[in-house]
Amino acid sequence: MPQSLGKKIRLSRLLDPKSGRGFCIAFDHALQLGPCPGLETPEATLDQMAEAGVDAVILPLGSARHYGPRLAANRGPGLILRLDQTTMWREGTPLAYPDGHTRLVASVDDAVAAGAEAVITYCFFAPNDPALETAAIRDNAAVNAEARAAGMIHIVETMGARSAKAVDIHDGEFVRFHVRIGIELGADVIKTDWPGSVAALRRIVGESPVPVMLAGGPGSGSDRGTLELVHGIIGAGAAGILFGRSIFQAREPLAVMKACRAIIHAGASVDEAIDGAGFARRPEAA
Ligand SMILES: O=C[C@H](O)COP(=O)(O)O
Repeated sequence: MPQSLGKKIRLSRLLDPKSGRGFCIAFDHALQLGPCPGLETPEATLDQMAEAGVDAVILPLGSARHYGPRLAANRGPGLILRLDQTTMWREGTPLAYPDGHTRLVASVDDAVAAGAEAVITYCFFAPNDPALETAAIRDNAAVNAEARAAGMIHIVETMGARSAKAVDIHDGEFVRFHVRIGIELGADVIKTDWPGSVAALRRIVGESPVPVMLAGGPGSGSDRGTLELVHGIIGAGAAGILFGRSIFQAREPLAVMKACRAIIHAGASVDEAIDGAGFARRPEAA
């Protein structure tokens, strides 16, 4: 099925059409975690993203309404609207539902009205209750149909449900399994977990007809560790990253953003990226 013009144009704003690479930041955590660290001054952080040349940012509807005008004022980054909410991530929050729940809280129409380049939805696999997986797949299929009609890019975030069955969410074969299902659900772009090794990621990317981007997780606490991970992801042939906490909770978020951009879009080594990013304190390995 040929890609619609709307999808083509929107995708070109997320991923450089020449290299196929993109540098995006997840900044939707308040919808899942409440007022988590790093979200205290969203407009200033969005300004830093624009300064660093971040291609697109994931925002929930509320943040898009309140802080989205910064994206217009700065002519970037592009907007990826988060359509679903989950209480699955419970670290440090008062929410205590069983894992794997998601529910749609915004629509493709909202994304069109907001001038978004893309919508993103979670698709969690292997929760304790199979009904949750069924609902997630149904919601993803419905969003995908709306996105097709609207020429909107649909990023499917396929992931293993956290703290559920005894599944290693970074197991390469497990990630490969749910990425393929995401592709078959019609994803234009996949966002997924690190599959444990560069070799496992290379295989997944090699098999995928759509760009594969990686989530960051809570981070190792080391900015150099974050940059080494980004370098490994790009080296494996992935389209880029959609990292959140390991960037906006970094000691020097702006410098980390600039260094990520250099690795993703300029082919820099980790040391070259650090040298050019203006760190006040040079990040060392953890
Ligand atoms: O959309 C939210 C992300 O999946 C979480 O991002 P992160 O794990 O890199 O903080």
